[in-house]
Amino acid sequence: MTKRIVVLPGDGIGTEVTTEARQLLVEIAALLGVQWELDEGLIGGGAYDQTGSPLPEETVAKCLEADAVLLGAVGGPQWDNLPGDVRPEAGLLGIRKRLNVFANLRPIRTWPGLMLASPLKPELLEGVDMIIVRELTGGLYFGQPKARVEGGRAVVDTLYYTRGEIERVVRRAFTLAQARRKKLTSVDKANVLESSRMWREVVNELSVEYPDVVVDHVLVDNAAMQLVTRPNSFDVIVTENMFGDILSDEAAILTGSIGMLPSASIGGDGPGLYEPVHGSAPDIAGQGVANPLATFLSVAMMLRHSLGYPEAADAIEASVLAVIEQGVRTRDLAGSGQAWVGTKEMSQLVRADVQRRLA
Ligand SMILES: NC(=O)C1=CN([C@@H]2O[C@H](COP(=O)(O)OP(=O)(O)OC[C@H]3O[C@@H](n4cnc5c(N)ncnc54)[C@H](O)[C@@H]3O)[C@@H](O)[C@H]2O)C=CC1
Ligand SMILES: CC(C)CC(=O)C(=O)O
Ligand SMILES: [Mg+2]
Repeated sequence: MTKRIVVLPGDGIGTEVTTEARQLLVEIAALLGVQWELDEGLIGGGAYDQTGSPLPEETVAKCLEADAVLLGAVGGPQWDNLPGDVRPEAGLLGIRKRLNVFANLRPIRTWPGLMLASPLKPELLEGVDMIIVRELTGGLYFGQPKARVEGGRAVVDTLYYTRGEIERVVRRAFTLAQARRKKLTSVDKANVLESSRMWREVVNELSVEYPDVVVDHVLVDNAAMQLVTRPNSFDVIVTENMFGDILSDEAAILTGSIGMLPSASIGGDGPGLYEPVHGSAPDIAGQGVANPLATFLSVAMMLRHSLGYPEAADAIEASVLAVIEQGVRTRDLAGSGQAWVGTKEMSQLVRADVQRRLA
């Protein structure tokens, strides 16, 4: 059956990296001899400018009918003074909620050719291979009220979780750990937050059902330190929305650049949502220097989790590795004085390698 893929380019470098990823998808379909229907939708600041909403209903409807959604990134300084409910980021939170993709998988690995791109010592980075499972549709980013109160003299954000919301993402993390090295680190702030105390309770209760998985609990401040002092001690990390957001950007330095971090958001009855971990990078938007590999690796996750083509996913990952090992770098990955290529050239080199593998 024809697969339907909706691409949501968004703003800034989101449009640049998804243009390349779309080309990759077109070429892979031809190589596999399959027909995919590729459509696009508006989201973010551009959507707000055109329609008055950062998430038009037309976009939601397209996504709900798709097999998979690929998103670039949203946001930019020109929209920073908009009210919270129409900011570009509200569109992103909105599509995650409407697709009910509560489990955001963010794999973090080191790439042998890129160890020098990280400020950390290579011996520390040896064998880093972890996945952060971030709760994506609850917590502080969604809880109500979220408002200025007391005549503007005070402000409130709400960290709200139901037990069910915690259980479903923690179960995903346990299942994932079972399929990997059977180690689950739950990250919370149970020394001060009631929500974290419930989080910890749920993890402990569910651990009985997964006796082969070794569980430990780490407070988020300590976890932030351990991520860079002993990164290869982690297998699966499960944590709430905001902690996962922050820790995964921190983990980007293990891989060499945030331009190398893909993600898959799953769990709803509908399509999975695939996106690079990075944002719209207004500081480099329009210059043709964005690293497209996080988005290519997100396409690989899409092929594996939503489209059923694991061999094509393997090919993309192998091609990224091969091109890096040949010494090709985008600017974010290049050391000082090292030559680098732009978005399009990196894209072409990886796509050509994928062609060779799938031909
Ligand atoms: N998923 C999304 O749509 C996200 C959107 N944002 C939004 O993006 C805007 C910018 O946020 P920032 O905090 O600057 O985070 P950012 O991730 O956009 O950029 C942080 C730094 O990393 C660099 N960078 C990011 N992606 C890169 C890539 N593919 N290749 C090379 N360098 C890359 C940028 O140039 C910048 O120096 C804000 O409006 C923010 O709300 C931020 C994070 C995620
Ligand atoms: C709007 C933000 C929650 C986006 C972000 O930083 C992320 O999902 O990583
Ligand atoms: Mg983030």
